[in-house]
Amino acid sequence: SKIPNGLKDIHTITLIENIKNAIMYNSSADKFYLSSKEYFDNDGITKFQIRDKWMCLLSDPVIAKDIFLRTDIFPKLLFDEFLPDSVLSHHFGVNIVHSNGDIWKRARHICNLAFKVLPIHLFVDVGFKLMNIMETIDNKPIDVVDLMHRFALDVLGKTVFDFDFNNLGDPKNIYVTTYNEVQDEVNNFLFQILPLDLIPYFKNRRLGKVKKLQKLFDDFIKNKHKSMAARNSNGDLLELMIKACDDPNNEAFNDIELRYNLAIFMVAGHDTTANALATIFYLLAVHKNVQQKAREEILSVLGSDLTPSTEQHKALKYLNMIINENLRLYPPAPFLPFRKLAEDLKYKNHVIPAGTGISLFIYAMQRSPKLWENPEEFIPERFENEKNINGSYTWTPFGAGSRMCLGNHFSLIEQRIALCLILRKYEISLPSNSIHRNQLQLQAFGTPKPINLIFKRRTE
Ligand code: HEM
Repeated sequence: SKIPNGLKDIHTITLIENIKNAIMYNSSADKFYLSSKEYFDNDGITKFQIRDKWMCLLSDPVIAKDIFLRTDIFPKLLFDEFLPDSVLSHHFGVNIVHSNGDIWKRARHICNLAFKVLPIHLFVDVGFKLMNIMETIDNKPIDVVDLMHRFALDVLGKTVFDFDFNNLGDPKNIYVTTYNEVQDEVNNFLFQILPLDLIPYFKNRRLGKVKKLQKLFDDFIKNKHKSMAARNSNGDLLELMIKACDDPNNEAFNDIELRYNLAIFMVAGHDTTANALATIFYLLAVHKNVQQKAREEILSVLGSDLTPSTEQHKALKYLNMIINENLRLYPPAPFLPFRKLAEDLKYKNHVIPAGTGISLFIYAMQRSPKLWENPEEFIPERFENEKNINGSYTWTPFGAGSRMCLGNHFSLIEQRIALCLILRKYEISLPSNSIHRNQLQLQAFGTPKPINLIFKRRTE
């Protein structure tokens, strides 16, 4: 459709480019950034069209701050409005990530309760299970992307739903295969930019997969109702969500809303952490000196303890710098969920009209040569300076403000536990024929292509 005047001078990523990115690179953040790097680096803004709607993608920390703090001007763009009757709207509906106003407040309030005290012993249990599996692999290259997804999904299931997906023990189980099939559809950007779902064959096939997963989630919720009626209380998130439904003073979450929230927690709560761990192991394999220094810190802080206590989490200073630097280079959520501009917005010499879709390209901002010295290099030491974390909205892997990621501590604790367990026991290296030997390759959005690494048992 016609370009509004205020958007005219903003670089356009054409439909053809978007289709090419989707088909050739699955819209992965690295290729997407490279294809328009000069515009992200210099102007901090690009635009493209999805169907007939204009979307702006920003990489400027000044506007980032406003997006995070002015939720009145930047409310979330809802799937029902943006892509009605799509796989996305059927699968995710309205949930804690994709909602505004009172609906969001209520969801956040309920979920906050569940995340206040984290069941660390469960993280550790699953961590030991991971170590048992690694014992059996010994010295053969193993894909850490797959392994970390299995680990993170089991952690999420146990802690958030009190359910054992057993993806570490049985990677081909029905939950995981059904979930992955839907995730492949969700990640297919081609179906967002083109109205391919109008073709009944595609639509039925894609929605069929979503329905199959929804049935599993519905059974999940039904079983939870049953076990709660039998007074087997565990205090997990799903239980808290259901209890809130029974409270006459609170507006109810019905079973459909519960299911939408389960769907978003599955992605938000495990794909992100799994990708973060996979890219960290890659970076440590490539930067052996950093790996050795991290290991020395772990051994000195933890002594003979295998996993960190609450105080020890903070004392792992160098490890935390590595974690932060990894989240800068490979933000697991490279694109912030879209907002819909509530009023006209002036940005530099542009006027973005109300109604435009707005997202922050976190990946581009965190690699901008204007904001970071040697942005492409892995330098954990840059996070010795705390200012890089909370000062100027240049580093926002978890977002910021009232909509900031609810699971950031959850994820950081999970990452530290896995790193402590593995670094103590194994020396990690990248095989010389790796496809990643010059540069880590992403596969879709923030997910890396399989990364085979060698874990060699250390002799202490
Ligand atoms: C490295 C791991 C993670 C990263 C990088 C990450 C990143 C993000 C980002 C960028 C947002 C969007 C903020 C916005 O739209 O303004 C978000 C929101 C959210 N994340 Fe995470 N996340 C991670 C792990 C987790 C985990 C482990 C959970 C749950 C177990 C979780 C639950 C959520 C929820 C519920 C929201 C929505 C918050 C709201 O709108 O109130 N995330 N996360």
